[in-house]
Amino acid sequence: MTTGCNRLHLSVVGDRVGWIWRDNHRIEPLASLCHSSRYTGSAAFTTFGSFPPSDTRRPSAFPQICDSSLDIEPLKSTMCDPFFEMDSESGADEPPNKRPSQMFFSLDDMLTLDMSVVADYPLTPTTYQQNLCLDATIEDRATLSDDDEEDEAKTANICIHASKAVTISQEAGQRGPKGSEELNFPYNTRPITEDYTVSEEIIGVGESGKVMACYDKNDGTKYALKVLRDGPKARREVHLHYLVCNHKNVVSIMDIYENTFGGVKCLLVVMEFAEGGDLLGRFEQQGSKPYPEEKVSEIMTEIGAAVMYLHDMNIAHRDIKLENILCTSKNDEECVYKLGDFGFAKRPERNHLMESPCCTPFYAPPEVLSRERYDKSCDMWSLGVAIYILLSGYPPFYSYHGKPLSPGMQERIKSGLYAFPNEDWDCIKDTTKDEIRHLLITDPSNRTSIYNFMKSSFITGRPSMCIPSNGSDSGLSEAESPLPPLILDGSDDEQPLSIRMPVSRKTEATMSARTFVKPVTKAPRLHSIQEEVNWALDVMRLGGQDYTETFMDTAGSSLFNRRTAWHQ
Ligand SMILES: Nc1ncnc2c1ncn2[C@@H]1O[C@H](COP(=O)(O)OP(=O)(O)OP(=O)(O)O)[C@@H](O)[C@H]1O
Repeated sequence: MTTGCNRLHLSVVGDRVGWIWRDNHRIEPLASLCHSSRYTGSAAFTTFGSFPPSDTRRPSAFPQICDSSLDIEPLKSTMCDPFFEMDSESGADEPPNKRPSQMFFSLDDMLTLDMSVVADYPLTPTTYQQNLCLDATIEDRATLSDDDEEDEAKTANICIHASKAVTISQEAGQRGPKGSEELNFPYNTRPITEDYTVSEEIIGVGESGKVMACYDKNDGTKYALKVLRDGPKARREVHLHYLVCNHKNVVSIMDIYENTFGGVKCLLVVMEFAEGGDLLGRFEQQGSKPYPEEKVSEIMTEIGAAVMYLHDMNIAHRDIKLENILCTSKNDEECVYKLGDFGFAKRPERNHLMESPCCTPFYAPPEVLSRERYDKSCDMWSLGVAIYILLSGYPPFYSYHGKPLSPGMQERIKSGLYAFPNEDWDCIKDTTKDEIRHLLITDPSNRTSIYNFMKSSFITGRPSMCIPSNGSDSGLSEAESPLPPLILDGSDDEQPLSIRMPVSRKTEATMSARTFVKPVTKAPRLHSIQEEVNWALDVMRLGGQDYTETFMDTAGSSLFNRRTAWHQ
């Protein structure tokens, strides 16, 4: 069934060789494997093609269209290169069973895969996902003593993924627009309505429009549909999302379409539908009451895994916030948390820092506000803010007047001035607060990395739940609970204090929070020429419905009231 692979190159997107998934789902760079001589074993390369849901030939699983094995013992450090070339003259019937012939650095190149290996496969997919996956069972010889030799070798499964950035559309020859050769992903050019019924149901609202429900015409499965006006920014979003969407904590992309409505070219991204909605919605639904540490730790273990995957691929998400964490189920037990919305994601060139302002103000790190150049560590700051919010119900930095971003708030962010007020934080473990402190370090070079974060006790130690002590005996030092200094640095914050809790949809909707750091131009109205998606597109791009402003203070939040009283 297998066709021999003549040449396979396994490479990475970014500056790592690949990603090793162990059974505990931690990811380690391949370099660790390479430098270790403990591992021996065999591996099988498989290449995959993706079948759009509408493809009637779609098998239940990805076809294995190329299979060959190799010894990987011992992978010497000299081989620890982002490219992993293997010559395998023969197919599965006669596995090459030899070491990779060579590995070499070529950071700028992308995965090269001789597509002839799939040409004869009977179920050749019409849209290649072109991921390359190395599945291997590794024997850990180092753990075996002489006496143990008879014992079964300890094994670990690894899977190294690499993505090939190519555009192969179902209609052959479709390419991205000029100048965007790098921003590639497979897409269909036939009307989406051939495969999906686009519904009027609005799943969510974001800066770039509305996310609608759509249904697979074959089996009725519900998906989320995001429509983007085609352009370099949209292509970058889809490209980067596509590169990482196979991770279990990243929202999956099912299909991508390039359709034109009324002369406006759009990218339509069909994503898995996260039934539980976004985390902010869930958090607000239960009154923005703080989550137990244990639960926050669980959520962050999953989202941290996604961020580590991204950072391993040298991709910064740059917009981590509760709204962009999606929940696959309404049931906490079954829920998987997934990172979505790659609208601000960026893959900086190696050793280059990013400059463009991004992020949502509450989550924006000092270096972004200062318009300094920054790197992936901006995601760590945002994770710190998200953890703080989930544990307390309010953000560490906010304008005292309910503005999305005030001079005072900006100053507090830049100086890293925030507090862990006793009344809300007395039952939170010191180690958890320490982890937040490590994430909210103003100097990005000193801020904790995703790798250290994933090793922290907050993630590995599963902090236990504790019973609030009514604030009378906080057990915290004075330094733990100061009022945040009020920096009266502008008319904005010189007014008498009255807080509006900013963790509200209001910021996303009418206050256009992002405009303070990133001016947003609304896309002009799109006119669909297809009846079925006409209404959907209308409301999607322009906001066909008014928002209801929800202020925390008018919502009768007890937390808000406590915080207001505390400040006053
Ligand atoms: N796959 C999905 N399943 C369920 N809900 C989703 C899905 N994708 C998005 N949503 C909902 O739609 C909202 C907006 O989606 P998304 O963040 O992708 O749009 P956006 O316009 O880029 O938003 P932002 O304002 O954050 O830039 C999300 O906050 C979420 O509530």
